[in-house]
Amino acid sequence: MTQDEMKKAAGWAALEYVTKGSIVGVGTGSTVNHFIDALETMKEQIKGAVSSSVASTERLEKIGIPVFDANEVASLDIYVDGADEINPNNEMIKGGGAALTREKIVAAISEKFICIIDDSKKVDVMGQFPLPVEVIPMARSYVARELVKLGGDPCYREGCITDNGNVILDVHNLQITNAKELEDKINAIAGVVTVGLFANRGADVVLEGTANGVVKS
Ligand SMILES: O=C[C@H](O)[C@H](O)[C@H](O)COP(=O)(O)O
Repeated sequence: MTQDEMKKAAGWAALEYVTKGSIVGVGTGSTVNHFIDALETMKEQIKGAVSSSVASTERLEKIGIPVFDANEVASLDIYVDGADEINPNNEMIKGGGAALTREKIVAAISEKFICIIDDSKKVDVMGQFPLPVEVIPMARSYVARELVKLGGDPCYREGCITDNGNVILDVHNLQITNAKELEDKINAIAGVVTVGLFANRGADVVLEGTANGVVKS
């Protein structure tokens, strides 16, 4: 089974959590693209979606699923999204696709975070995947210096402008043993919009595509 087949299996398994008449929170990335394909089969039964990126919005609208502004909804039952790494506490690194800030907003207004992954994403300790940090452009150098003080090795993601007009620093060489504390510390640096650590708001359900089928935890 390929990684993409495992992503597809996880994406389709998330359909079980979609309730009739609801507005669904939709994440970003190659795994979520499979979920969007699956959601098409229910498009007459849902009101629509709140999306976490321009890319997902375009994909949803192309198949005829209405996309609502996050300001129009008070809360969502579920948010379905992928992850770059996830640890045994269901804390995640996200933002490999630069959508971390909008993802965090849609996750925050959702009751339940359904994380869909293939079997390469589970780790014991996060940090092998470089931690993305969205930064206001004028603060890039300052934030990079502060991240070095926290023990990381920040690298400017060349050519990447987020949907919010900001830049990304990818922080290498971290061993994230206290994800909640690190999330708070990085978010407190002036000029940081969001860090791609989802620890204070982790996943509620994990659907992992494996060679033996989808494992739920
Ligand atoms: O910014 C992107 C998101 O955080 C994605 O959810 C994450 O990068 C996982 O993406 P994929 O499903 O393509 O591995």
